[in-house]
Amino acid sequence: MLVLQDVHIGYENEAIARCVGHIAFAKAKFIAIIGANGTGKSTLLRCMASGEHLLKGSVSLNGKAIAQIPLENLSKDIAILTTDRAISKSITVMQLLEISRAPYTNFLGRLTAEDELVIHTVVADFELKDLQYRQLSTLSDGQLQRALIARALVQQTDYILMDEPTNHLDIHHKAELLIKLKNHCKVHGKTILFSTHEIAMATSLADQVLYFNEEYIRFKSAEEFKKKNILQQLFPSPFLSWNDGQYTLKDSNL
Ligand SMILES: Nc1ncnc2c1ncn2[C@@H]1O[C@H](COP(=O)(O)OP(=O)(O)OP(=O)(O)O)[C@@H](O)[C@H]1O
Repeated sequence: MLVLQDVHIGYENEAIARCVGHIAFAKAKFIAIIGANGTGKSTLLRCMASGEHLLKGSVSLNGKAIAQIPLENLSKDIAILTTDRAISKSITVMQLLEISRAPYTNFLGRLTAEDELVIHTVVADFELKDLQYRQLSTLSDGQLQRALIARALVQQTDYILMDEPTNHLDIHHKAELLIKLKNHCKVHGKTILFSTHEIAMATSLADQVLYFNEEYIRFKSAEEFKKKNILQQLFPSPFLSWNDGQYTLKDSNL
């Protein structure tokens, strides 16, 4: 189980957000991370993936501090999709996915039948067949995003952390992606924690919500989160009113 315990995250000893007590992420859950710009969502995801930016408290996996787990073991437990796209674009989608099986292949990087099956299942599930032999440099922003998401999934980790996975996707692909990711959690027993500004879609699909409120990181079931209308507290705005995870625009400001 991945657990945050009295975590303070931040930079140069200055905390930007903290949690009180412990927050445990169970298996097979689809968990949205919600908060206003600059509240610490990306920082927390990086902290959960490596222990980076942890000022106090602990992030542990099955009782062991993340920072003490050797990288080659950790990469079989936790995968991360960041918003950083600084990767070599001269490889194909298939090569990207093959490299991402590195935690399981031998030092020659030779793929087994199982590695190939995992890759082909993700390619089929995430409709990458037509793109699999394209160079990353030739993909649109949205197509590249789908390839990077597939890269995180072929790592077959129990926990998959995704920083704004719906970035660059059109509305159809955003909905399709979130539904498929939720399905991936259910079918394969994985837990995905994803940050997003696609609040309506996220709160209607997520099982649980981790949210940032006035420098505190809190955790609730999606049902309770919506029932308590917490979005109104997170995004107080003269332009919006919130109800049951959905907003309406207040056009009286026009
Ligand atoms: N390398 C850094 N050094 C110092 N401060 C940083 C650094 N990276 C981010 N920050 C600050 O930490 C805070 C949290 O940033 P973070 O990127 O985690 O927010 P976020 O919730 O993901 O925001 P957004 O929704 O805008 O993507 C911000 O105030 C940001 O300016």
